[in-house]
Amino acid sequence: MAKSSGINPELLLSQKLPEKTFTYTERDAAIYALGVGACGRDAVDADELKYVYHENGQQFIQVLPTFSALFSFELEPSGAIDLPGLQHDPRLLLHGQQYMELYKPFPSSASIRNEACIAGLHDKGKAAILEIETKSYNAESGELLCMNRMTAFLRGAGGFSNSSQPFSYSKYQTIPVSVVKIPKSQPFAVFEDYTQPSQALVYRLSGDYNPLHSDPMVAKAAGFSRPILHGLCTMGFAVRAIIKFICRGDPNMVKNIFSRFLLHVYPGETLVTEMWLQGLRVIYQVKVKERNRSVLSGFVDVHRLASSL
Ligand SMILES: CCCCCCCCCCCCC/C=C/C(=O)SCCNC(=O)CCNC(=O)[C@H](O)C(C)(C)COP(=O)(O)OP(=O)(O)OC[C@H]1O[C@@H](n2cnc3c(N)ncnc32)[C@H](O)[C@@H]1OP(=O)(O)O
Repeated sequence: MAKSSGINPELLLSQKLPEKTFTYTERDAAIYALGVGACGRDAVDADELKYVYHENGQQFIQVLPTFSALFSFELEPSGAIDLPGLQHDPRLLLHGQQYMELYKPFPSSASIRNEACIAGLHDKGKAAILEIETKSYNAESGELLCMNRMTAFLRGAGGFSNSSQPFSYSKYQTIPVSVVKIPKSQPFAVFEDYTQPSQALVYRLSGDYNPLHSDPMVAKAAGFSRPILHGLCTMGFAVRAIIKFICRGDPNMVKNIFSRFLLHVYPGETLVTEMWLQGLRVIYQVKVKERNRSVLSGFVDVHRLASSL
């Protein structure tokens, strides 16, 4: 017998997500970089100033690879997921994981065409997990720039399976829903960085306007004492640290990124990113110093290792 949940898997999985074309400018790329803490400790840091300023003009600034995680939000800037067959309480929605493949460096400005689809749906009993995959093309050249797979963790929306076997659908098998094993050895590098109390208010200007990150009442209804930081903002801090320490400042060395959000972060907390090298894979973990808790773990695959490592 069907359990009492608002998810109708057949109806939901039959949905086609609309194609979307949009444009970003150098200003968007720079505001994003500031939102994930670039130059936050040192306004003239040579590794990071290039994301916000170039002496020959803004068209020469570089774009962080994590910028492209925002492309999916062009589908719905409120971060709400309103689809037939997906009845859930939007206040209980959390970002669970993000996986991205980067095929080309991003221009400082571009027109992007997004093709998105529902890539997964899983019944975890107390929660439902929905995966949305977005392929982003340069609208002018037609080149595929990147793929983003976003996992939404819908608390309270599980229990929709019809049989004793929990419902689990995955369109692609390339990345399982899993945690990364953190090595027991000393990390190769550790970087401590500070988020500002206003970090989420700045980050949201990049296009992720979910009020969970700005509205105290919405945050309370979701079970938090105050607005929390966007998971993608924490991820941006972590990958920025990896680019600095492992890629020696070259953002184009990043190939794939996987992040699993383990616990919420409050703006103003200190993020400690630990990095381990395993061949061309960097395993990483982010801890909040004040609470000594792991909030994020994952990996970053790089194209090659910097010769100075
Ligand atoms: C029309 C299309 C629109 C598209 C629009 C795109 C917009 C995209 C919106 C998505 C963003 C939503 C808005 C929110 C944004 C945020 O940034 S929220 C902040 C960042 N996220 C967090 O802070 C979450 C931190 N994590 C946690 O709090 C916890 O890990 C959890 C998610 C609440 C889970 O904890 P818990 O309930 O204790 O789970 P478990 O009992 O450990 O596990 C149960 C099963 O679920 C699997 N699982 C656990 N955690 C995750 C995870 N993070 N991601 C994916 N799956 C997870 C776990 O493996 C268990 O499964 P089984 O092993 O099979 O039992």
